Amino acid sequence: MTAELLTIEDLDLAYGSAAILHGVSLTVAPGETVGLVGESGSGKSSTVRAALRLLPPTAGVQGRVRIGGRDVFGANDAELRRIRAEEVGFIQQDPRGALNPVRRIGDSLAERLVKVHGMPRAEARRIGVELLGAVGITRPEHRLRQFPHELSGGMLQRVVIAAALTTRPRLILADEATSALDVTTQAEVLAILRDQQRERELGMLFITHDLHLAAAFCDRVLVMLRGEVVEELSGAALFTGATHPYTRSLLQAAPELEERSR
Ligand SMILES: Nc1ncnc2c1ncn2[C@@H]1O[C@H](COP(=O)(O)OP(=O)(O)OP(=O)(O)O)[C@@H](O)[C@H]1O
Repeated sequence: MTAELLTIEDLDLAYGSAAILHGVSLTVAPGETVGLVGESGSGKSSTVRAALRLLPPTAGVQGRVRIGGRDVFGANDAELRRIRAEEVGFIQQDPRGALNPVRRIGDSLAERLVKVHGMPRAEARRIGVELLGAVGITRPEHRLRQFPHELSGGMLQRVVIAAALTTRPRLILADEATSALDVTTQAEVLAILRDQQRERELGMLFITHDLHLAAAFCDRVLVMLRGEVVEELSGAALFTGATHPYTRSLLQAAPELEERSR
């Protein structure tokens, strides 16, 4: 019996004759943040989407994935819905794409609790208010009545994080979750994720193209090149311990911190 929250073993993905992933393996344990870095097109998003079985039917996938000890590829549709709803919070780059533009924030937040868990609406609303407060949103009762277009990008990404936490998942899959935010908002949103992680022992798989961020935020970092994991380093050793030529070239191309804050 494994304690890992996420285990991906020998994951292969192809679209027809185009091979996208080759033998990707990784694990995420409770309380751990694992980074996934690599240039655009290296297969980071595909790895996460394959693990959640969120790929189009044309995708040919092989390998094994367990989330919270449950077999994802062997699951039937009902089991798969339960795994996604109960075990995983999925946060993507674009918060506007993640929220229904014509629904109030409160309804989007309550949806999974009411629909999947059969929770009474008033109770779901109470949890919504509590979570919005936890992710640093002031006047949460007021925000619940607003629509996505009334909130800034940084606010909305906090709402998406709150939505990802509603069902108390143990695993967070974050795909460029803070990339669209300005530096200050990014730091605030990362601090919220870190707090929530400490409080709940969340495991996080954190996809980013930002190597400085990966080094600072992740316990371990996996480097992907053309659909393969080519190197694994601790976050602390990312900039000093890399031996693979590809990792070294990525690090050399990473903009300096002072350039980024300009
Ligand atoms: N539905 C699809 N059909 C065919 N090829 C696809 C499909 N989705 C993704 N790909 C290809 O898979 C490869 C990996 O893409 P993926 O989005 O996983 O990379 P990534 O590392 O996450 O890149 P980015 O940082 O740009 O998001 C790319 O070459 C992409 O063109």
